[in-house]
Amino acid sequence: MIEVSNLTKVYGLPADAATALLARPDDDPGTRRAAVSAAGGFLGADDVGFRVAEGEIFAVMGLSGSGKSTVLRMLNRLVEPTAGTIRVAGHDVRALDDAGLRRLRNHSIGMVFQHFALFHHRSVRENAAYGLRVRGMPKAERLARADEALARVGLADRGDAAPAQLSGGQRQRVGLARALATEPDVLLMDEPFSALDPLIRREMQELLLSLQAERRRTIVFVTHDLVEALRLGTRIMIMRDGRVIQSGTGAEILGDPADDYVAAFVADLRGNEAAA
Ligand SMILES: Nc1ncnc2c1ncn2[C@@H]1O[C@H](COP(=O)(O)OP(=O)(O)OP(=O)(O)O)[C@@H](O)[C@H]1O
Repeated sequence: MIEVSNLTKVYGLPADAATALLARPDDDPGTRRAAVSAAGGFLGADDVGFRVAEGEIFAVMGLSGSGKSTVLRMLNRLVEPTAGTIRVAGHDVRALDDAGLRRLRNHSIGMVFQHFALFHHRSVRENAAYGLRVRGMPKAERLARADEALARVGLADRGDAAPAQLSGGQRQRVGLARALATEPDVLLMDEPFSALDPLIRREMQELLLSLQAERRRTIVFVTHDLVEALRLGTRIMIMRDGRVIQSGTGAEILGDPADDYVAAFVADLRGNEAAA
């Protein structure tokens, strides 16, 4: 469903200058990073590649600043890639013109963020229907679809409420309902539960897994928390300094960490388990 190769993002430099810096084949990653910085840019993602099969939850994990959001946002070109190829649901994403890109975002790729921008003057139902409205679906139909999506996330009776009347966890449910209502091929989730209290966060993780059990969606899920990545991810990709350090199942990562960086996450996790 998703196929990415050599995906690279240089922030802060004109495209031709960035491309010239990337075209030096003998540079190792450290040299490339330093050369981009010396030129006044920043290498946000460097030569990233991965594949996500239909129905998988692919967790992208790493410390703050490791390039997770950059990679996620290049998948629908909210961040414009500097180099590399991206295929999502059969589309060559980098080749799309503006109209094609709009269609991709409105029909094939849904997104859920950490801080979801709900419209405060509109009801929860209208908020959940927003993606369908953008698509031009008639009002009665989109509100009915929004109600179905709200029921799936446990907010069947809150459609008439205003967002301000909901808790933080319920607001994230509305964000999820909005993404689900459009029935996208791919769901991109950028730390969607990170701002929530631990118990609510756990509830949301369980909700996501139960929605997956009902109907499998293809999800790319960004998190800085290895526990969350292990709980949700069919496979996990670990990033550092814009690069992929390790990809594999949870068992592979726990059993054979690729380097000290990954080993430190695993040791931290084991330490927390021992303390609990
Ligand atoms: N528009 C931008 N211009 C310049 N640098 C940027 C821009 N956006 C991100 N960066 C830098 O690129 C690096 C990767 O950022 P990114 O947001 O992808 O990391 P992340 O792993 O998602 O981190 P976080 O968990 O904090 O969101 C960071 O060092 C960030 O400062």
